[in-house]
Amino acid sequence: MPTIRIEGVAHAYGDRRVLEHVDLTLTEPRVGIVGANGSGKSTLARMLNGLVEPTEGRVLVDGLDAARDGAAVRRKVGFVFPDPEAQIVMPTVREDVEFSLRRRRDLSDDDKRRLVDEVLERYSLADHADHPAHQLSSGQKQLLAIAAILVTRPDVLVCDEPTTLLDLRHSHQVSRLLDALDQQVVLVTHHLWLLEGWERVVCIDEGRVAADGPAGEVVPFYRRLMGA
Ligand SMILES: Nc1ncnc2c1ncn2[C@@H]1O[C@H](COP(=O)(O)OP(=O)(O)OP(=O)(O)O)[C@@H](O)[C@H]1O
Repeated sequence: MPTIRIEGVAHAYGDRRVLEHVDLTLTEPRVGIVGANGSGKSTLARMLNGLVEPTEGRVLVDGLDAARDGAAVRRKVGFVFPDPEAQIVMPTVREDVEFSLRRRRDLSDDDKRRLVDEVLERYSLADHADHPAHQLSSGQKQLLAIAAILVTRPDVLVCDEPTTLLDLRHSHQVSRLLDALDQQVVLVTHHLWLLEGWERVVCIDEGRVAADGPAGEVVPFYRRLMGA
């Protein structure tokens, strides 16, 4: 598994400090991040592939600095947003997945076609390959957004609330997809059932790490913190 080191990280948007003193080494295959609205989870997640740069400290992915070596880190770390509409850029399902491989000069057109066919098949999108991407259901759109990242074979998949817009059936589909991945997964979620049995969950409270341990300890801590 890759090693993600978050060293002395703080972040401020203007004058507003939203993360303080975050030190974490993440080596587990499955890492959950929980916390109240506005606690800083998305900011932390976005730092893992350089979408947000820390104002203090640094984030290293297998030794590469996510702020300084952004392009290299983004090749290693795929990022899934809560709203797949924000991530779908091409007219058809197949074109959207192909678009992710546009810069891969090391792959022939045949290789690319094979990789695209493979993910479309794996995520039940093959029958929709030539359909307009924006006509898919919300669940299928999220699967497409994830497929378009996974076709690049990242070492880490960071997902920021990927089931927020989905019904229970499609949430379970995404949950099964994440469970089946060989890659390291870092998942920000309010859907605590997704984290059942996970070896590492970090609870962020007002920009600081409030609890860190297996889901069996941290999820009950977070429920108590929220008075739930
Ligand atoms: N681009 C931005 N500019 C200014 N403030 C921001 C920006 N992004 C986030 N914030 C603020 O930073 C704080 C932390 O936001 P963040 O999105 O990291 O929290 P979160 O824990 O992911 O919240 P949620 O569960 O609601 O998604 C919030 O108060 C938010 O309003």
